[in-house]
Amino acid sequence: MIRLAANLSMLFTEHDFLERFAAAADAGFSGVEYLFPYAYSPDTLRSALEASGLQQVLFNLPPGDWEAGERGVASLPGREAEFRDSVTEALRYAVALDCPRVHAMAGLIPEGADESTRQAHHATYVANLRFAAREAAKLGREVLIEPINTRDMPRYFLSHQDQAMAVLQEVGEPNLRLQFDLYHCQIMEGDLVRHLECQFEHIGHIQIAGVPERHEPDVGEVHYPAVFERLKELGYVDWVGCEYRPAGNTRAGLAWGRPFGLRPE
Ligand SMILES: O=C(O)C(=O)[C@H](O)CO
Ligand SMILES: [Mg+2]
Repeated sequence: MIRLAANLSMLFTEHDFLERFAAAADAGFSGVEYLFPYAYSPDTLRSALEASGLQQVLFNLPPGDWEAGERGVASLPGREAEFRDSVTEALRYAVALDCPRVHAMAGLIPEGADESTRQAHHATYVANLRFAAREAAKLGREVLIEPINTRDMPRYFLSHQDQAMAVLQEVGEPNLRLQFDLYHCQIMEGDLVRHLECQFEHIGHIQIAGVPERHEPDVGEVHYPAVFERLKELGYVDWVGCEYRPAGNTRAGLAWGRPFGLRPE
């Protein structure tokens, strides 16, 4: 059975953040994900989860200076100490919120980066992810990496599925897994079902959105019922994060999720 998690950084923005948990539960979601928990204490977030009966399924490591345009530090040479601290902080929240997985954003490569710069980013990325996975394993958690499309996030270091597969293999830690965002994969490569099939054993989390506008899954070029059917055949039992910007009111746009227990208004 597909289990749907509401991305509270994008959905239910009609409500203040802490009220989004109840709105998501009332709409039929059973889990939540969001970008970052760090603006709130673990106790505050745990109270919101307990009051709504929702499970925390994913969030991101501290990303560097997000407001300044940074998108993670995992591949950034010279920021290793900051990355290690971000792992410690993220795992502190993951344990407190009983969250099984955290996403380590790779970061951006400089404009006009040459091959030696890319190689330095790759080496830093592999070493940092190996550290993060080993720290997470001590606490029974997983670390995820996600290829992100370079139209939305120019110069993001991890952008294609084969690059992610090569990193997972090189790091070689079983709890370092793939965050498969179908929206990004459709934009960069397409061939979604075959990528799901080929990479299935490495997938720790899936995210969905309509393409190209990133609205509801039933708005755009991807026929998600076929994707969901293939996931069912493959025996996917982890979470599907609904990481999209509603075209209108969040609750009104949930009709696509009726087969999975969502309750549109
Ligand atoms: O951008 C995405 O799709 C993600 O899932 C990142 O975690 C947040 O930018
Ligand atoms: Mg995503």
